[in-house]
Amino acid sequence: MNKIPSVNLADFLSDDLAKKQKFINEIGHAYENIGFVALKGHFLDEALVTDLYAEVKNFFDLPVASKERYEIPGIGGQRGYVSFGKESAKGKKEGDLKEFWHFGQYVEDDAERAKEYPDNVLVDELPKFNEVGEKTFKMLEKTAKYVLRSLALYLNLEETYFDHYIRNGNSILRPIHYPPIKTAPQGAERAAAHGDINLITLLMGAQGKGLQVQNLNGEWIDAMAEPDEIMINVGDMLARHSNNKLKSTIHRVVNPPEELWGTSRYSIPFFMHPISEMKLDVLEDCADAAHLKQFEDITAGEFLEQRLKELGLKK
Ligand SMILES: O=C(O)CCC(=O)C(=O)O
Ligand SMILES: [Fe+2]
Repeated sequence: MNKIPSVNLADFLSDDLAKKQKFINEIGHAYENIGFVALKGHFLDEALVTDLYAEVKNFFDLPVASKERYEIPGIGGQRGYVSFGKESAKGKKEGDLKEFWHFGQYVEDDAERAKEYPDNVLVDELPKFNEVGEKTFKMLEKTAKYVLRSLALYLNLEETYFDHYIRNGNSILRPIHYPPIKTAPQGAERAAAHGDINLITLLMGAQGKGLQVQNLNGEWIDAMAEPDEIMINVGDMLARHSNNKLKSTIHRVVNPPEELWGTSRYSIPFFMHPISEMKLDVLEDCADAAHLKQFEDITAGEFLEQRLKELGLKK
């Protein structure tokens, strides 16, 4: 496969069962083959997206000293600001050429769960920043819920199998700024090749060139979305759970050609995580004599801890 398939969530939400099944087949096949789809029919409206980009740009335009006030020690970068060059891909020493922000879960009706997560960080200089972030978080979470329902059906599970695990889950929304490049990077990339940690990722901002995805033949292909599409890919947690039936595809953001070094890239992934107790053990239906169990049993919480250490965000 050398193109990212496009699917429409409206098909899954339709009363027409044939359309619903068509969506399930399309996304399931795409995730077995390339691990990515471009999705239309999500719950983000244009006005919200415009507001979000404006707020995100305003934030990254703040002086470095102001942004650093929002970098909170001891929480592995899980909320607030993470400064330029701090995160590196697993197995790579050079930091990625990016700075980012994390909005985390807005826990409802569960005081114990709320205590488990670090607080969201409020930006004093920008009165709308947090409100717009929260709204976007909720719309992407809702979109992700239906995508996971379609995947549950594809995997022969109850349609609502994931609902309980993602409600108040440890998801994060990460606006990223890749600043203009001033001198030739020595081995560093905007985002070095990596697989995502979580269940699925919903990515806003893949309209410009930059994002590349490695197909099953090991070739890098450009992944570009239409204006009304978001990219959605499988992360390592779902790959483990499905015994690699659904693929967590390696992807990267390449540095632009020198004539475009002066331009920033903004992208906004939403990493859908479950609650920490979810067992990622290989599903019964996904292992048999022809598909031996490829992964050790582990919980989502344990897996996340392990990976944050490998990314240099946690000691
Ligand atoms: O910036 C992008 O387009 C992709 C970012 C990404 O893959 C990530 O943050 O995991
Ligand atoms: Fe990624």
